[in-house]
Amino acid sequence: MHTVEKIGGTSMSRFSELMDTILIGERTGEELYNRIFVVSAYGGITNLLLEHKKTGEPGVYARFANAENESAWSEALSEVKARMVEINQELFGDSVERAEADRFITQRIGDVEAIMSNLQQLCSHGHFQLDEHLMKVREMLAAIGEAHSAHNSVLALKKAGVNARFVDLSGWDQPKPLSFDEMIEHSFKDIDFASEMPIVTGYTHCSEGLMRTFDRGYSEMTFSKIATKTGAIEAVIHKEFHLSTADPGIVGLDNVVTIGRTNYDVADQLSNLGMEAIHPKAAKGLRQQEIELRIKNAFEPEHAGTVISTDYCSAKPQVEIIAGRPNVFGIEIFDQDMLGEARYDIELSRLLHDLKLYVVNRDSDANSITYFVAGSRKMVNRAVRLIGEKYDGAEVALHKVAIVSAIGSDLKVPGILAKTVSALAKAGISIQALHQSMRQVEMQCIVNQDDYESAVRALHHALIEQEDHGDVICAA
Ligand SMILES: Nc1ncnc2c1ncn2[C@@H]1O[C@H](COP(=O)(O)OP(=O)(O)O)[C@@H](O)[C@H]1O
Ligand SMILES: N[C@@H](CC(=O)OP(=O)(O)O)C(=O)O
Repeated sequence: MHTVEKIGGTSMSRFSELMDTILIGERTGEELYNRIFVVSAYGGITNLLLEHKKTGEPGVYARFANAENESAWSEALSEVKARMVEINQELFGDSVERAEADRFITQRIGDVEAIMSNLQQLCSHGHFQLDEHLMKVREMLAAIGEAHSAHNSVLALKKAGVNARFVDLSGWDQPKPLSFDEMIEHSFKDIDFASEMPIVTGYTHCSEGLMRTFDRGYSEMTFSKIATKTGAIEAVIHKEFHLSTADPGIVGLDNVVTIGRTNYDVADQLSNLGMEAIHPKAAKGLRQQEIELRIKNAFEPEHAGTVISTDYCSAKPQVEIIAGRPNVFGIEIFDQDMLGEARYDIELSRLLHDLKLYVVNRDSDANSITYFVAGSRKMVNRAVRLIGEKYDGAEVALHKVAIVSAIGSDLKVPGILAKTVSALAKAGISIQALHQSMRQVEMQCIVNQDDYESAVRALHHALIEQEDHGDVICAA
């Protein structure tokens, strides 16, 4: 009878507080056990190792993949190492644990650096193509982030007298990859959950390639697989805040309300906007095995948090969350030859996909299509250039926008559109585009990037604060 619990990167960055809340707190003896913890890299580390998740700013991987000179990526790797060593210092000061933490990470980074350098040299010969190996490099780099945080956590827990065990799923010294299922079975078969506390890396090395299949947010895949494979009684995700009616960082902690219950459909909408309540693919396994999923505030362990289930629907139509995504690019393509030609959409979608740009939404009229995409500025510029080259008569315009979205399991609130528009107008915000689908789970407003935060505040005020929900919408 055990639980599987994931700790997100933002929370991991406040590790010493986690020791007093979810990791140890008031627990003694056997109360400490029967809990498996899956940890993410400390906040911002994976962004430095790969690329920034939201802005696309290049990290070590992106610099390596873009075949810039060697110094560009190795300098970036040294910066990550410096940041990791700094974290070790903050956690352990000048202790034995600190020396062990530094030794561990120095070795991992040194190994990866040597491999990347050799690979770069090898691929300077025409017989070897860098492209064919990039995914492996991406995986190796990502895995360092979770190995660092998991290893450190074990050091800190052992020091505090907990029988913690480092479960390294990153496959570091493994001769041959196993499948995802086998890797989890193999790694957990000898662990006694009743007397050991497994601290598991959020990255799993496996023959399917976790990064290839799921990319960022992969630690939730590891988490969900462990929960299903080990037959957990509950799966818990610990975050920095309660899942709230809006980002407390924007609207203010005093103004938001905790969401007590919601469904996987709402979670998918959040994830599309980049606020991963739970990775949609991770949710699937939990849903199928009917393992209850709970999202909790890592720093308020007594609070029941949010329960996500398949069948929940709010008792009356209401807006549950104002979410959004800043730093979106609107790529608008106007071409009179487009009229009645479906191939444009297919070709353009493929082009954006090939450039690894994520299409958050799109809209069209008779002779234009606009794609709202997230990704790096460089790739967006490339997309604009390629589209201009491909379609002679097309005019391509680029807009820097943000998406602000009202979401609810039943959004059929009378007059919601009018309320939304007037709230934004009252705040002096001009709406660039508006989307609402027939299914009525989400309504999206496209606004200028500079208006993002004020639009979130205005909509939260008009659609949620006025409703007087108290502390929690539908207690779990
Ligand atoms: N509706 C919301 N409820 C709670 N937090 C939110 C919400 N929207 C945005 N956030 C922000 O999400 C951040 C946590 O991001 P996330 O990527 O989920 O973290 P983690 O690294 O812990 O997985 C918080 O710092 C908070 O500001
Ligand atoms: N650290 C990884 C994996 C992850 O899932 O992170 P988080 O749990 O902080 O979203 C990433 O940024 O993609």
